[in-house]
Amino acid sequence: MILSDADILDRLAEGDLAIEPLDDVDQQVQPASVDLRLGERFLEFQRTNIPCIHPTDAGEVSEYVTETTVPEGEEFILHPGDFVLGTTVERVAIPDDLVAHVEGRSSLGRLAIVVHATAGLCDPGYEGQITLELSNLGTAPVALSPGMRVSQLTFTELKRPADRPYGAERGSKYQGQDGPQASRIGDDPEFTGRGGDGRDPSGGDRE
Ligand SMILES: Nc1ccn([C@H]2C[C@H](O)[C@@H](COP(=O)(O)OP(=O)(O)OP(=O)(O)O)O2)c(=O)n1
Repeated sequence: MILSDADILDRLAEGDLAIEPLDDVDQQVQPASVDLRLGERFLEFQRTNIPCIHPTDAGEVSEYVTETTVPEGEEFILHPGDFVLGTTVERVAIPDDLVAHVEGRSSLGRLAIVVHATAGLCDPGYEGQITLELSNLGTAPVALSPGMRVSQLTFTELKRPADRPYGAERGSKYQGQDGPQASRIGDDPEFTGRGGDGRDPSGGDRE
């Protein structure tokens, strides 16, 4: 079941679902979603001197992305074909019995701006800002303004709460993220040889 505006407000009042700051409830809470605003920080991908991104080499991240801050009142121009990581202003906390979906807004979709390339799910238990995968699929540059409503979140109730929600206990790598975060795929257990809970399967990190 997808939560309606009344359900969302109830869950916010109960306190287990959090979206902060929610500065303009009337404007941001939509009939079955909550609009989220574009933050000031962006991660841009380098085009020069990068022969290839090795996603599994976590050490390389700072070599292929640079962070730019665009204060409210200024604009970030997203050119056709560009791909940058942005962030929501709001931090969210998703309770164990909900899953949230990151969606675009129709008004920006009509300008060919998309807010995620493939990752549209916020897990039960997730807490933090949301990293937006911003692209311009159109043919004209589009000016994005930090503070503008850029994305919307919908909430779906799970049949049963997650047994192992997203979070430190399962070694979730984006838990608590602040601002746009580059891929940490190199931290995946398949590449580090550590278990899904972040522990060394040999027991070498136990006290
Ligand atoms: N556009 C998005 C989508 C998700 N997330 C956050 C909320 C999710 O709960 C978390 C992890 O998302 P995924 O499970 O899709 O990502 P991974 O599988 O790569 O991460 P992990 O291995 O930590 O589960 O990232 C985000 O910030 N921005």
